[in-house]
Amino acid sequence: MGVGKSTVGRLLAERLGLGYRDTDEDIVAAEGRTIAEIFVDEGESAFRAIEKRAVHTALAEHEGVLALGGGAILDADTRALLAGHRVLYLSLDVEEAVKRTGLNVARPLLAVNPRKQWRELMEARRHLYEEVATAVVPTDGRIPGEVADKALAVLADLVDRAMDEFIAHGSTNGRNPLVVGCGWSSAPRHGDGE
Ligand SMILES: Nc1ncnc2c1ncn2[C@@H]1O[C@H](COP(=O)(O)OP(=O)(O)OP(=O)(O)O)[C@@H](O)[C@H]1O
Ligand SMILES: O=C(O)C1=C[C@@H](O)[C@@H](O)[C@H](O)C1
Ligand SMILES: [Mg+2]
Repeated sequence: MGVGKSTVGRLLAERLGLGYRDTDEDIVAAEGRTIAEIFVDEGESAFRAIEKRAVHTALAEHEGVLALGGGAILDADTRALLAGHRVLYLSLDVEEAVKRTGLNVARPLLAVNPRKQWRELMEARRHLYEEVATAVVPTDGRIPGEVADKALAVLADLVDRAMDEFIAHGSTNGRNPLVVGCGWSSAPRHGDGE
């Protein structure tokens, strides 16, 4: 949470010439209320149900870069869906995360004791982020433009490796190595390219 998914996702989409979409923004637009209001009105589990629908819709509809909410990966069905996409995990150290998010009331899970909350959330979630990640991009000490540069390099490397695999084995395990629309969610869906 607060690692820069939305900030870097937008930059990355610009640099790739792709569309950008953000599931938190989709939720706010569809619900007509802020995420903090949804948490206060209905609680976290209701928010997670809304978020799950928003993420599944965006994954089905969107072809560019998709920024997810920080807790979207808590849902097992969502994690399974992400397996068909190129997913970048933007990592961050707790001290810098707290500086970035501060006491921002827009993030209800960090409203009280943000340092402790952020650390506990990360400890509980890190294995899930790692499970869905195609690659990790560390963001500590990098300004957003540098994170986007690093993400582009990581994506180029993924495409190179897929090409090598294709040349060596005539197969890329169902992924098309020439699709450049890489990002949080833009890999070809299962069945594409057939
Ligand atoms: N690399 C960076 N260096 C410094 N500040 C950053 C960096 N990336 C993002 N920020 C700042 O940190 C804050 C959080 O960024 P952002 O909203 O993009 O995070 P997020 O991962 O989308 O958060 P959430 O999980 O709540 O959606 C913003 O104020 C943003 O300007
Ligand atoms: O990490 C989280 O659980 C969250 C992150 C944000 O993107 C929002 O989806 C919401 O504040 C919850
Ligand atoms: Mg965001």
